[in-house]
Amino acid sequence: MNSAPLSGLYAPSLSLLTDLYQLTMAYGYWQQGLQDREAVFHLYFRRAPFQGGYAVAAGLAHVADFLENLRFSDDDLTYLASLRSAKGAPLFPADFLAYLKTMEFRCDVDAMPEGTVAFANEPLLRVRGPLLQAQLIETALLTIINFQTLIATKAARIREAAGTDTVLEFGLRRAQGPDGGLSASRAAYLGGVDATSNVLAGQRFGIPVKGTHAHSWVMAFEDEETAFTAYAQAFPDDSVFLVDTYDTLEGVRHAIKVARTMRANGHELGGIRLDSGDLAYLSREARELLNEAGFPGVRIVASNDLEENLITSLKLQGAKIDTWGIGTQLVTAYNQPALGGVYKLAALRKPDDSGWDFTIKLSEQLAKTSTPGILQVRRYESEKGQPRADMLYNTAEPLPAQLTIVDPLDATRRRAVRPETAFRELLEPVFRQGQLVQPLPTLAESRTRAHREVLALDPSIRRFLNPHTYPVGLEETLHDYRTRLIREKRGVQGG
Ligand SMILES: Nc1ncnc2c1ncn2[C@@H]1O[C@H](COP(=O)(O)OP(=O)(O)OP(=O)(O)O)[C@@H](O)[C@H]1O
Ligand SMILES: O=P(O)(O)OC[C@H]1O[C@H](OP(=O)(O)OP(=O)(O)O)[C@H](O)[C@@H]1O
Ligand SMILES: O=C(O)c1cccnc1
Repeated sequence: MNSAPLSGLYAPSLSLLTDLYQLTMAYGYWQQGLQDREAVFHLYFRRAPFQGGYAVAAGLAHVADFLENLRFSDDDLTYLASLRSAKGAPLFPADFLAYLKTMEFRCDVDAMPEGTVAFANEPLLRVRGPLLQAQLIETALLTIINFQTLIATKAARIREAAGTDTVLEFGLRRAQGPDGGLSASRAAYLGGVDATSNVLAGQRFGIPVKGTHAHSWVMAFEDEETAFTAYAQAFPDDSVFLVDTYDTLEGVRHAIKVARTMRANGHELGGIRLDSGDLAYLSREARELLNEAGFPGVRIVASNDLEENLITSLKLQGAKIDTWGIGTQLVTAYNQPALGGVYKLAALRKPDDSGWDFTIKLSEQLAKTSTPGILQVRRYESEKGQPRADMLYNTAEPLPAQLTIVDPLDATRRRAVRPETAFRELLEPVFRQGQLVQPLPTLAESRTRAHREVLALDPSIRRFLNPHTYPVGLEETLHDYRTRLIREKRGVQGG
């Protein structure tokens, strides 16, 4: 039991992919007869990762997969039946487990399609349905969306730095285990890399697979030239030689020598790879050697702990690098290893079914106080499709004719919306009554969306250093309601 097959990842019976407290709360709700009280939760993050100005939403396809397969198998229930309370009694009584056995997922889910650009405090996803179920799925939703959104965002930043150069993801060996590697490869592709070295990700998700060869290949032959010749024999039209095993520029000369033989036999060397040393200097020198030898088409691949800031710096230094191989920094999101996405209750149907109670989580910090309602995110865009401002509003209440967006952190900052401004509603129906409404976009389509949406952002929001804060606010009546609720909950009479 300690080595579940990898093929089970994202496949049936991940229903126990949760924290124990979700199940203990589920039992408690059931015992109190609250299991079917209609509830609304929102999933959002409070700060964009990497001190950046935006995030790229990712992971919804795996969330959908998880929810479609959410049912407790006999094995799951046997395990739950084996859990014991402090006094040794069963933690979960048999009649509750019998309830779980027949339970079918019935929630509505609305979400930003994968590849949508998202900002702090905007619901990426909204769940509406029976309290027990909407609560139970919290942990799985967060673990899937937090990680994939984080990695897709990192990839978008690397894409930004690389411009139109090719970017390859090489991270599997340094990833947070097999699933970390697999979902990172998917999210990195969604966020903008061109291919992965991860063959399982290629098979599972249809991502193009690419690669060069390791130092060990060179070390396995008596000399570098022999090693390159042997590789070219195996892959006459798909060779990229790693040239830095002994002396990088000597390595380039050996590559050129073998490339000449290849050309004489009707083949062209694809590229060389630099993996150490001063990549700006070495790439310029290598480019010159290759060009002088008549190989301007041989590409220069660079790897070695690269990330967006290094790529930017290398470009400023005049590096002649065509392809960036990125591993550790991308798949582990090295400089920010977690996205702090949260899942908060925002509405509960009144016990007599006469309407909604909107709920709020208070915090010492206003920024951490949640927003009540059944929220939608409306993105206002310029005529050219450039995002201008986002407005959160409560779909359970009528919208006033004149809309005003209020900054929740500084209510003096508000802007009136001109009625003719074009907008999109970002949360789209994904599940209704537990059923997928329509097939989700393919990974390739989500990747295209991510590319389009990131490029549509103003460069001031995309920049790495002190990016401009994109305006996200609350519709005025929602803001006023939230303020009243905060006062009420603090025991201060509003006025
Ligand atoms: N011109 C450059 N400007 C800034 N950083 C660079 C430049 N060239 C390389 N780097 C980066 O510097 C870091 C250290 O590279 P370097 O090759 O000197 O050390 P290393 O990785 O320990 O080398 P080796 O692989 O030979 O052990 C890497 O992240 C590399 O990408
Ligand atoms: O630096 P990263 O961004 O994580 O990219 C992946 C790294 O993995 C490989 O090194 P490794 O030493 O594992 O094997 P090698 O012999 O193929 O270089 C490769 O050469 C890269 O340097
Ligand atoms: O194909 C490559 O060059 C490669 C693959 C994985 C890790 N580093 C490099």
